[in-house]
Amino acid sequence: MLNNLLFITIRWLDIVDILLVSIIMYQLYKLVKGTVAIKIFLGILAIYLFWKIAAALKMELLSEILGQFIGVGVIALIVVFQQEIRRFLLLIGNNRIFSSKNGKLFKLLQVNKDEKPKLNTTQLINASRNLARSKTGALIILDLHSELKLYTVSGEKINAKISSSLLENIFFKNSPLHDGGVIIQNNEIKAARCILPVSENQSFPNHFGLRHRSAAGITEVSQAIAIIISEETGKISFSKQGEIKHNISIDDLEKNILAEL
Ligand SMILES: Nc1ncnc2c1ncn2[C@@H]1O[C@H](COP(=O)(O)OP(=O)(O)OP(=O)(O)O)[C@@H](O)[C@H]1O
Repeated sequence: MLNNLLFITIRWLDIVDILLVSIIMYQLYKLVKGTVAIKIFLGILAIYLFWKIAAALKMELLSEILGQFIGVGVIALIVVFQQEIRRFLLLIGNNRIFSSKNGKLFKLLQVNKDEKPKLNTTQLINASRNLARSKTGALIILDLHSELKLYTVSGEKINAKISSSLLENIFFKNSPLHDGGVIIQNNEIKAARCILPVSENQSFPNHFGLRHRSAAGITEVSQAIAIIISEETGKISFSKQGEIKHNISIDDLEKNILAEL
């Protein structure tokens, strides 16, 4: 056995292999960090490493049993990590060369991108300022990559140009549309009262309720960004990639939004 270990030759491709696996593992870890999935992830990782060690040491029976377990485990893995796999694939698809913001690939392939109407940030910022001042709870999702159709249909179709007064009206406490989130796409309020996925991130402070958690939930599973106005405190928060910047100024909100456009 010792002989076997001594005669292992390492090619430069092996080093690239190890490096790539480390990068993928780190990205996966970043995705599941702070969620319940991290415990399952570490458990599976431990079993996998144990299996590989058993196989390298030629412990036939143990590596056979663990191998069977890992084989079935792949299906269980896809089910358990459905959301994380989605986010991981989005992360890859969001690579600079593919991103429509950068547009290199589109130029290379001579694909004509449709000109989308520019987001009217002035109306959006005015609405956020007024909603915060009047402590009107609000959840606004900016679907910058047109990927939230599934969630848009869960609400009431609006299809109207963005305007500060319309947004304020929607979130007005007695309005029948004030519950849930508003989804904005291509400078249009697509729908209101949308039901969004709730984040399971356990690292959020306890005072974050469902409004904040569903903002984080939708930005976890998509490239959308979200604005949250707290009904309780009037504080403004911004969410991107499942993270929440809490209690930011209106100027910071504007900067954060502009950075995404
Ligand atoms: N799954 C969901 N998708 C979209 N909106 C939701 C969802 N669940 C709850 N909400 C919205 O969140 C509101 C409840 O907010 P809650 O008080 O629990 O959150 P919060 O984060 O503490 O916000 P606030 O500071 O405004 O109280 C509901 O009235 C509804 O409008």
